[in-house]
Amino acid sequence: MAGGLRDGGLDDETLQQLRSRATQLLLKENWSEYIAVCSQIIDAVAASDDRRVLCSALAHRADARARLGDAAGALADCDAALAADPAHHGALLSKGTILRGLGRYALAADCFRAAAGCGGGGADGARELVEQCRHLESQARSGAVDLSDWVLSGFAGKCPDLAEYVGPVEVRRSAHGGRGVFAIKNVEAGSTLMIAKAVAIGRGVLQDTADGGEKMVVWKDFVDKVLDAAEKCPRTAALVHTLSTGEEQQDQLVVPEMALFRQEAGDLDLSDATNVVTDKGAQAVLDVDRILKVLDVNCLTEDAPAADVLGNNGVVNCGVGLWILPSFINHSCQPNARRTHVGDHAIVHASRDIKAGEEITFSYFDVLVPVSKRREASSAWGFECKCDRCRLESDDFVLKQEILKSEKDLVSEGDMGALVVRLEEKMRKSMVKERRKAFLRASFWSAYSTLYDSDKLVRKWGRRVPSEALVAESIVDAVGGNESILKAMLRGARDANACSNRLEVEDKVVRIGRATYGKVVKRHAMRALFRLALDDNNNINL
Ligand SMILES: C[S@@+](CC[C@H](N)C(=O)[O-])C[C@H]1O[C@@H](n2cnc3c(N)ncnc32)[C@H](O)[C@@H]1O
Repeated sequence: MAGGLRDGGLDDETLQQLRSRATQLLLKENWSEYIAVCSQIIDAVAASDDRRVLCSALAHRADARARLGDAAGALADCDAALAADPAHHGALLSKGTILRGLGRYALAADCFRAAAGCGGGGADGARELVEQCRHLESQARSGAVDLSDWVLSGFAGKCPDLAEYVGPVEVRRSAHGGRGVFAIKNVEAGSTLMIAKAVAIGRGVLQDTADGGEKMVVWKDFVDKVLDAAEKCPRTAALVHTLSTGEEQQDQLVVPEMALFRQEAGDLDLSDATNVVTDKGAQAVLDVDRILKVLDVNCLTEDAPAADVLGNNGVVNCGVGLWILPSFINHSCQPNARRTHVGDHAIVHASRDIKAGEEITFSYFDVLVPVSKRREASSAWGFECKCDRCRLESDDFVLKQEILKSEKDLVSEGDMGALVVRLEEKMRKSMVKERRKAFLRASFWSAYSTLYDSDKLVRKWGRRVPSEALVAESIVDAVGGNESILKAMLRGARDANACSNRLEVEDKVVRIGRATYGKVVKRHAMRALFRLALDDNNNINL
């Protein structure tokens, strides 16, 4: 390079200036400017034979593009760097990281293995990354997640990295409306059905007094992130495209292939999916209006009745997100699934035993309330719930008068013990079967829990009311596990401990714990979750 001038026309001094500028932008995390400076370096040295500078600029631009969600552009940069130097350590690490983020664990492990093979200081780190990929790959196949250590550490540090998983489920046409998710084999309560990573999440710390304006800020941030993700990633755009806008005829909604939700190794052909955004027809459909409608129908909140958040330590109290496969799950007032949110992942598990062929359902709203309240809630969602429980409770000629009277008594807030005793006696005299009994107990759960909360009322009504543990168990069998019932079971079990078989009681509590949180923690860690659930005063939100 005569006189410091490189073949591509960039002299050493200019290159040095561009590098300093890039470092400043990197420190400021100004990724778009950083990409522009990397591009200047790449363009300038592309014509020269300075492979070293070219490859590191490509690898750096790949990292920045990946940070902005442009996985396709980032991978193209890595491939260009590796074409020039197949053993480029930085490009191998970048490519591995991007592939890991896309759920291509085996391919990512290959990159990290090659990076470890390059020797040098980072070999141990690269080998550790290979191990992480192996672990994630096996989790993506089995769905087996163990969060026990993290729970026992008090959720210290970053939340565990999880892989997406599609369990024994399939999207089919549903009697509830449009498409729904169905079990394709028998599933035990607590078993994981799917693990989905959010397309985007909007989160905010809102005071109880927060007005609509603050919530709008969180919502807007969320919408922007979804639009950005759909724009950057063709696969995401294609997946969002499968979701309902709420305006289609239910029978015209297309049932998507399950393969769409799986990120199998080896099928990384982004050009296929790119057609979704480059094809003019599809791009016109995937416009902002459409995405807003899709979000209205499909987004989920982390503080929903069907959800628990692990590890937020009460700090974030408003989280709204889009998780694609869970969006196909319909509502039922006798739901059989719940979700546990861990970072950006939603782990959906069976909240009671599910038979092969049964539809998987969440509760979209509180279902521990009488049928009239549930009707109001479902009509606010824009549908009429026709689940078995709603049908049985609305059409129950024998108990109709009793249900109406009990609903009035709930509102008047009289003696809840009297309500419970009357309802139980009526059910006993009418020889109501266990399942229907459990439905009604669930509908009037607020009366039962007010009664059990009051020592005075429990003493007053004594043996005329069933035990808290017995009622909790019957409700869980009918409408699945949830925190409110779990807390009752824990309290009931504590009272029952003195006179019952301790192990039997603990087994029942753990069973309800699994129905509530899933089998994501071992027994000893489950106890830590129980302590948090019971600790009403320390404000820790599970
Ligand atoms: C998140 S989507 C669920 C998937 C949707 N069925 C589909 O085909 O895309 C929510 C929408 O599904 C329909 N839905 C969910 N649960 C329902 C139920 N129990 N009865 C009738 N419609 C229901 C409603 O139209 C609701 O707005």
